[in-house]
Amino acid sequence: MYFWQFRVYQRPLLRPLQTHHGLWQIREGIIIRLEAEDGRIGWGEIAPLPEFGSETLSAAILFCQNLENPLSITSIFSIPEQFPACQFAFESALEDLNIENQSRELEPKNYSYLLPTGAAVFPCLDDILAANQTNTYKWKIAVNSLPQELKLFEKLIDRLPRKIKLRLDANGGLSIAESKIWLKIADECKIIEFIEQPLPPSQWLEMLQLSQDFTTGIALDESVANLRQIEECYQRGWRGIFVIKPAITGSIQGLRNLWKKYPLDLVFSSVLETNIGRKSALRLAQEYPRKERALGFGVQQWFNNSDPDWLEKLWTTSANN
Ligand SMILES: O=C(O)CCC(=O)C1=CC=C[C@@H](O)[C@@H]1C(=O)O
Ligand SMILES: [Mg+2]
Repeated sequence: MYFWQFRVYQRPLLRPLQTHHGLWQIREGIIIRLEAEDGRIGWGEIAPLPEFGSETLSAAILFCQNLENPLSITSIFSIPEQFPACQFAFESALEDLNIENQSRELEPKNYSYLLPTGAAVFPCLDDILAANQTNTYKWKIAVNSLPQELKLFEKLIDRLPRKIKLRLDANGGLSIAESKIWLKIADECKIIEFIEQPLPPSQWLEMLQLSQDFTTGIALDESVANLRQIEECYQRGWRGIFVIKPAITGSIQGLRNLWKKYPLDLVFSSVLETNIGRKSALRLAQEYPRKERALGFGVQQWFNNSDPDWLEKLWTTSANN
């Protein structure tokens, strides 16, 4: 049995993230602390992303307030799939408890760098490229108008070295006609690794058709936000890329079982979680046998690290909930 505690947190993003979903300025979530009878401690993070279909923060808080304490292993693995961020957090805290030595941080070259959206990329691009930490970058599209973004894109690829791979993420904000324009350009310019979620999840069949009409890869993200959706898309014929955000996908064991059951082409991606959730998600990503895709966990920091004691302060200052 495991006694556990939780604390709700809010952390401002170092650089607000502008996407088709809107402007994201503050990451909020819940840190959980599991304690075994022999005193071992395991940490986990509930990092909801409701616009991708996970539970909301308030639903996760209510879930935690009603969850038994102490917890049994059975109750951890019985967390309903309607709470995927909670499933991830409690299973990763249990694994964290049993980890002998923490997995080593990967080299920066293994990560994809999330570039600032739109024209905001240009003032800092030279510094980002000079740091030369990775050759995979991601840039958000479907935020400005298509003509504006095509102009910015031309300017961007003129400034990028030829060897790099660029991922374009539309967050489901393009029309079919706009998707075809981007895919045609991508097929011609050859530096686009994939276009992520060009259409909304409701237009899954149209994305399947696009994946057959163009050579540039299409990656589903919002369409495959949890285990059930991943399996359903594969069974309905999707053989393209699956962007996996472990922190909201649900059971860690369930995800392992899925990639052993189907030959999935996975790209692991962050939900801008704190280092607690990041550590568990990256530990899982390092178990995944295929290594050809850079990890969407950003070489850059999502948070201002000038407050390294944020967790300790959270635990001592906020009320025990
Ligand atoms: O996947 C990455 O390279 C970084 C993470 C990332 O792009 C995202 C994180 C969280 C919400 C989304 O707007 C966005 C995504 O759509 O993938
Ligand atoms: Mg995405």
